[in-house]
Amino acid sequence: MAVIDVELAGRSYEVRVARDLLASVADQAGAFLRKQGVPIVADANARRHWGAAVEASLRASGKEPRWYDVAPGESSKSWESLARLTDWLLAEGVERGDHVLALGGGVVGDLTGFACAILKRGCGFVQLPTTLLAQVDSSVGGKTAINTSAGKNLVGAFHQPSLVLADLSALDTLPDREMRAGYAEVLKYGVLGDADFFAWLEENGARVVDRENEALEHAVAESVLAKARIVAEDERETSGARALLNLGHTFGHALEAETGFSDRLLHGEGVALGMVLAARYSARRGDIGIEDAQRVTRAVDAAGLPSEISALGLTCDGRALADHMLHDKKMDSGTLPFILLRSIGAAYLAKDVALDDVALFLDEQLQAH
Ligand SMILES: NC(=O)c1ccc[n+]([C@@H]2O[C@H](COP(=O)([O-])OP(=O)(O)OC[C@H]3O[C@@H](n4cnc5c(N)ncnc54)[C@H](O)[C@@H]3O)[C@@H](O)[C@H]2O)c1
Ligand SMILES: O=C(O)C(=O)C[C@@H](O)[C@H](O)[C@H](O)COP(=O)(O)O
Ligand SMILES: [Zn+2]
Repeated sequence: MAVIDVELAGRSYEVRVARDLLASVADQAGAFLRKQGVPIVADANARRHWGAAVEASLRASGKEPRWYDVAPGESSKSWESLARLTDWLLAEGVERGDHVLALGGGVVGDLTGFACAILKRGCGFVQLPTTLLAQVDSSVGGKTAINTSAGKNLVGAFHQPSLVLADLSALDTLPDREMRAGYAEVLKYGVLGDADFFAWLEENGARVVDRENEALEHAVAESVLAKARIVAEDERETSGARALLNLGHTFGHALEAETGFSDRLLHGEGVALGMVLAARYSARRGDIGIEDAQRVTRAVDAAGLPSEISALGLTCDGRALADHMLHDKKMDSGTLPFILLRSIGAAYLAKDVALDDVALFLDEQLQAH
């Protein structure tokens, strides 16, 4: 088992990465389960596949699972879902000192984390991530949020979990498309900060997406380690270090908004396209050579992820995409910093990017090929 510490003053926690963690959840998370009833907020698909293992472990240790199902999909990160969930947690009598289990992908993790951030001004939660994306990214670092009609993750809180159990066996049942979407965030760690990891992924990415255990464990542990380091340095995204984790997201979130936060474009697919766009825009500015941008594109293509926005069938222009970016949380006094590349493995925050120029660049990209 790989164990990665997320070191935060007074709120440090472990991320455990191994197979079969859900089947021993009562032992793994026992220290946080102080009552007989255990509230579990579950993605309906994750529960269908893995609920029995969680249930058996809890019952064997004398606990009574109390299940709350969340409908799969991004639309569950909404005010309505949040209201229903908090009402349920209150009806269950969850107290500040209790812990809620979040079983599922980033949607359930972000929604449950936010509900726990505001329930009675804050109760505990344990992340049980069941998608690759949630294991390498969303379950770690304490960003929690819902979407609003204005855009992605616009209402939320920083609220750290007490423990993360990344059970690699859970990925056995994950659809291939979701596996590839999660891989985009893995690739992100290489592109933004670790050229050696990127090169390793160029060689071994197919083994990760194919769920070969050794490669998968290495990729998940390396990703979590990279994220844990950055979160420990800049928990609340104030110094600029954590903003680098947003590589590809300014473009990606705009594409997600334009496609209606739907199955048309998964978050990870938006990030993959966004990374390609960030690399191409960096090349256009002369920050990196075109060969580096092509290398990023090839790595995205090789994983079966989308790399051309012209293939999305969008009917909007570049200006409409740039307008979505006006809601980006990095917006500062009318300026939007962009995460661009100095090289593969060295992202930086560019504060001199004009959105008008980004709109023109996006027009070119929408028409390319
Ligand atoms: N908080 C953060 O730091 C952070 C980081 C990255 C992404 N996110 C957010 O995470 C969300 C995306 O998360 P996601 O990609 O995990 O999507 P998701 O939660 O929608 O899950 C993807 C799909 O997989 C299904 N599923 C989950 N586990 C399964 C399993 N083991 N077997 C079979 N099916 C399973 C779900 O039902 C769903 O259909 C987005 O809302 C994104 O904004 C947050
Ligand atoms: O943890 C972070 O910091 C990230 O930026 C991780 C991203 O992968 C994630 O999608 C995050 O939710 C985006 O953050 P946001 O602040 O742009 O909503
Ligand atoms: Zn993301």
